[in-house]
Parts: sequence; structure tokens; C-alpha cells
Amino acid sequence: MEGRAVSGGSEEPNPLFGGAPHGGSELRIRSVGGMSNVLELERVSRSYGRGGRAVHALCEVDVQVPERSLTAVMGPSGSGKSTFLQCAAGLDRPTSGVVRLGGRVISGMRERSLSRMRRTRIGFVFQSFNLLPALTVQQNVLLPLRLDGRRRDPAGAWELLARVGLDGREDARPGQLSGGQQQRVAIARALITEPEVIFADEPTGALDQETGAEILSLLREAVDQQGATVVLVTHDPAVTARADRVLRLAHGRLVHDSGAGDVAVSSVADAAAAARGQVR
Ligand SMILES: Nc1ncnc2c1ncn2[C@@H]1O[C@H](COP(=O)(O)OP(=O)(O)OP(=O)(O)O)[C@@H](O)[C@H]1O
Repeated sequence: MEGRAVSGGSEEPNPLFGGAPHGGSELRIRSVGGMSNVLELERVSRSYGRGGRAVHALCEVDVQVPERSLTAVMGPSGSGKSTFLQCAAGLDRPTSGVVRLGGRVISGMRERSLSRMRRTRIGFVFQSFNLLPALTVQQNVLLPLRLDGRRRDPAGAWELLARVGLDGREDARPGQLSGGQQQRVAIARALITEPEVIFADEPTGALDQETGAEILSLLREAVDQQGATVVLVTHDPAVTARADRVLRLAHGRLVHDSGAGDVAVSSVADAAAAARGQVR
């Protein structure tokens, strides 16, 4: 979903933090076995186009993500991973179904509320880093607070940059950093608002194996030490070993959920049906 995100040298509000759905919202807190689900998708579908030419990118996906967990979303190219992430993160609007984040239904939320939700309660990390090249490292990290009109305490950015191994580089520009360092800045930027969920789309995809492993360790630490919740899309099988849970998509359907045993295995038949275009 790289092309749908943002970069560039301007300081204009970043579309990462704006754009999409409308409708009502509803406050509902859910908890399963004492563990809160910070993210829930109920029968979420997303289709593009209509009639016989419609593409069913996501088909009736049910997922609950507990807080303080790292979930990896895998699947072949075109299986719906980016669509899943976009719908879950409120960057895209499902055709049907419900997305609940932190107990609030975001799938039908008014644009203004949704935009604020993305700014304050969701963190994003992309394969292409999406840092603003004209800003310093520190300014990039503080950007979500600035866009939200909140006080920007440089000490908060220093602390996060130290945590991701970049202390002393506050005044550098992204162009002066390696890919791995830029991704560290992006992670610090995602953490600055203490979001309920960090969504990462192939965060190691542009990095070599060793650097990718370091970035994955940082995300793992964010979960284990800072209580973050991370949902990431990846093609990298090495990631699955570090994830608490692995979801597999095929033809827009959830065909395996490591956290729920074989529950989705029966969906393989559905996936084949989806491939033939026999989707409800
Ligand atoms: N804006 C769009 N218009 C029409 N079809 C789309 C659009 N976005 C995605 N699709 C289709 O939806 C399906 C799922 O796409 P998606 O990008 O979610 O897959 P993916 O698993 O992330 O793929 P990749 O691993 O290649 O990035 C594909 O068939 C794709 O062509």
C-alpha cells in the first residue's frame, strides 16, 4: 500500500492522518477472558467495482487482536493483506462489516473523528519509511503531535530516539540516514502518541535481512516492554517466528489463524470459491 501513503518535502498535513469514511460511531468495550481486544473485525468485506467485474479484496474476515500482542498478516500477493491493514487502520472503508478499535466502531465513523483517531490512537510504519525529508529526525518524530495541535516536548522525542538506538541523530535529515535508521525514526514517530495499535505494512521489506531483524526486534520490544500492540503485514517467514500470532489470507479470506487453531481451515474451500468469483 505504499503508493497510498505519503512522503515528499512539504510540511502539509500528511494524508496518513486524514481522509476516509463517515457515518456514526458507537462506544463498546469488549473483553475476552480478561484480555481486552484492542482491535476487532467482524465480517469485514471490501470490494472494488460492482457486478461481475467486482474484485473481492477482503471477504467476511473475523479477527480479534488482544492488546500487547504482535500479529503478523501473511499471504500471497493479491490476497488482501494491504486491504486488511487499511480497513483495520481506518485508512479505507469496508464495503460491509464492523471494525472496532479500542472499543469504538471506526468503520462508520465521521471523517473528522476518524482523522483524529488516526492521529492520536494509531501509529503507522511503512515499507518506504514515509519520513518528511525537509524535517529533521526530531521534527519527524514530533510530527504526529504537531498535526494534533499538542505540545511538542523535544525530550519525548529524544527519549524515543534513544530507545530505538538513534540518540545524537536528532538534527539529521532523513536523507543522511540509512534505510534501517530511517525505519527506526518511523518507529519512534509511531510510538510518540502511545497509540492503541501500530500498523506496519512490510516494515522490513526494503531492508537487508540483518537490518530487518533489528527492526523486528524493536517492534517486539515495543510490545514486550512498552505494552504496544502491533499488527504487521509481511512476506518474510522469519517474522512469523517473532510474532505472537500469524494470520494467513488467501483470495481475501482468512484461511489460517495460529491463535485459533484450525478454525479457519474450512475457509480454504471458501477461498477457492472466492477465486472463482462465487462470493456472496
Ligand atoms: N483500489 C483498488 N481497485 C481495484 N482493485 C484493487 C484496489 N486495491 C486492491 N485491489 C485488488 O484487491 C486485491 C487485494 O489487494 P491487496 O493490495 O490488498 O493485496 P496484498 O495481499 O496486499 O498484495 P501484495 O502482497 O502484492 O501487496 C487484489 O486483487 C488487488 O488487485
